[in-house]
Amino acid sequence: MFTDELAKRISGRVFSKTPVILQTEAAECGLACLAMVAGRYGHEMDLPAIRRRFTASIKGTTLKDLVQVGGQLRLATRALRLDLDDLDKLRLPCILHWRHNHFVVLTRVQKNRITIIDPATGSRQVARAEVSKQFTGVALEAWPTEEFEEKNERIRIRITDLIRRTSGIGVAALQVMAISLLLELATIAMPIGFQLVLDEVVVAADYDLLTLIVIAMALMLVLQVVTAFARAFQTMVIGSRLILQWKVSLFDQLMRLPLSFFEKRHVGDVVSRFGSLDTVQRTLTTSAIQSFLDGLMSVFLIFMMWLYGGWLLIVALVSTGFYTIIRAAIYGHYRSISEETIIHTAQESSHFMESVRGIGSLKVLNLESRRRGTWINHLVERVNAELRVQKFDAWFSAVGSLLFGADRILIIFLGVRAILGGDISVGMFVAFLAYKDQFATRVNGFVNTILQFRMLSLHGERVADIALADPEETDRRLGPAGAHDTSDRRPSSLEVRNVHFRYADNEASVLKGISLSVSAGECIGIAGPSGSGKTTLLKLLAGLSLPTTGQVLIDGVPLSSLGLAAYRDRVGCVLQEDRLFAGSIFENITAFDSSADPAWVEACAQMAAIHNEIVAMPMGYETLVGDMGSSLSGGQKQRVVLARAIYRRPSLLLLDEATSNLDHANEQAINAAVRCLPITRIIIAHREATLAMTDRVLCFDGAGDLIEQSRSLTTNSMAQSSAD
Ligand SMILES: Nc1ncnc2c1ncn2[C@@H]1O[C@H](COP(=O)(O)OP(=O)(O)OP(=O)(O)O)[C@@H](O)[C@H]1O
Repeated sequence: MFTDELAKRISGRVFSKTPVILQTEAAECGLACLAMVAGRYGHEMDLPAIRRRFTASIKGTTLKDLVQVGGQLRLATRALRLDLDDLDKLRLPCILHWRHNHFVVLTRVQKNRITIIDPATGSRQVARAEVSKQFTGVALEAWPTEEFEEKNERIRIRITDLIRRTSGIGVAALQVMAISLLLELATIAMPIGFQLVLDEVVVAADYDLLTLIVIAMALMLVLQVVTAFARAFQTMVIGSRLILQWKVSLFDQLMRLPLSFFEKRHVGDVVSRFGSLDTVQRTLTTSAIQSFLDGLMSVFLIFMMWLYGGWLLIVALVSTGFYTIIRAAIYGHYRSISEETIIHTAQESSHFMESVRGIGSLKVLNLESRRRGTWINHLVERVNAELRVQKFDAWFSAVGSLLFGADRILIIFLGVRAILGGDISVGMFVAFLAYKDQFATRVNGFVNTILQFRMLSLHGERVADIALADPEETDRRLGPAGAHDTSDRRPSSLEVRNVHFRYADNEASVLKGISLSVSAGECIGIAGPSGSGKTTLLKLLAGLSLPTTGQVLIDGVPLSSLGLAAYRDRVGCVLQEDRLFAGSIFENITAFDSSADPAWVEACAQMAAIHNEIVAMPMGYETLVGDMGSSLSGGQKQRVVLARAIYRRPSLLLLDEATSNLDHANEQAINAAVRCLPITRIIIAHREATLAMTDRVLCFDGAGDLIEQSRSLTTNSMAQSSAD
């Protein structure tokens, strides 16, 4: 019974293809492979859909995780170790472990080669010799269980929704439509002029009629030029309106996404997804209205062709119909090669950006040529992918020219015979040819735009990765009156209640039931071995990550009810790898506040022990700092970042190794200043001198637990370190 059911399902979809799903996040090749296998059996999903069910770790997915996710997708799985020669015995499609750090889907095994879908690059054939180098010998078969459901869970953003949400677009589109109709009128009238000249003027040698027709044609020409200009102008206006509104709202959404979204993605990919909006806008503004008119005009042109050429119309209709069918048949392939182009472009630009950002490390390690090699590989893949699309276009245009050229010759042959037979006049035939050419161009344009529109769904899916990702809960949901007035700068108390945290479903917990209570105005230190979870705890305290279970409370109010935006207004934070932004030191300390208070800026810089060094610089507080070409030393940057945190007049200050780059004297100065701040402070530090100035020290024990360290221990180790 079970096998019957299974067999039915498999045989029912025997001609279906494994969909190509390309990975977005650096470490989600395993999930993409599973989504492809599930898609092959009829459970269509994309990465956002599978991500909703299962968050992959930034470090990647193991075979065990894939078995577990497969189970959730109602796929039965079998992991096995095998030799290269046994690949043809596998149940396809199946997942292969590749290069020890990657997964691919095996879709076909031939004598000397196999076909795989690599979620990083797309479908390709790999020669046996290459397979023996890349395949680790581990494979995962997956097939539907009885509970497996065929369904479509793809999450995409609809272009119509985007348009509907854009204000002022309807009227502008109507204007373009009206102008375009005028333009069409002029275009349609021209061939009638030619026909009249040939049939009436030439035959009857009527000079007056000739003048009249030429004047009418000149007027039509003026109308054509003026309307074409007005339309181009109006299209520009619509385009800029669309792109401005869409980009602003997508940027707003991007800024609302949690830190984990960015940690898991390559920067080039995020940039490329943003760029997809440009393509959507271009297609909509340049082609949408025109193609609508093309469709409309085609019907009218069929009528005109019938009027002037009679049955010659059939030839024109057959060739255009044939062209449309071929175009529609190859759409699927065209879409997938276009998608590969986008992904390769994103990978190439990610690698490029990373190389520029890490130029110092590259130089010092003498890695330029190795890095160059990898970048060239990415570039070649990108160029090849673009070439594939261009070749396809070239082939298609050649087929189109052949088809329409052949039908023209046939029409001339049949048309001239019809003239000689006295069925139609020369003028009518010339007009017919003009309308037929217009018809071919219109239908071509219409079909192209329909395809471009369908391709928009590809860009819609890419934008959806940002637009439909779950944003942070930042709204201010104020609790009991007065409890969290954001202008209230009194020190806050903080409580962490039985917090567990893990970075992904398939990872072990980093924090295991941490509880911690910090009274208002207290200064506590957090210590522990590297990788024990100090930064992770600080991210939870700063609201950058949310606990898997448990609660963080500020002044007795859970962070979830206070809202992250209101909470962050009260927190000053120095992250381990905090950044300055392009601008002056003054602007960086004030975080680009336009109504900054210079005296308070100076006071903060003094507390952060950086004031004297700033005023000694030729441009003082106006000295420019930047992300790449920063003019500040590591320790100076750290102190400017600290001044920026204090400038906010926080009621809670969180410091993650904020003095790690400093010399003893500066560290002492900052410690003394921080010690005197009348606010609650939580300081992560390795150095004993910093820990010694806190009221108490909590230490991670390496097993995810936080234990209070006795003062004597700290002082002893301090004494020890001074003795050293
Ligand atoms: N974004 C992340 N995704 C997955 N795992 C992470 C992430 N960030 C940190 N980890 C892991 O969480 C654990 C704790 O890291 P954390 O940065 O909190 O340690 P730490 O105590 O601050 O170390 P250090 O003193 O070296 O800064 C480590 O095992 C680390 O590999």
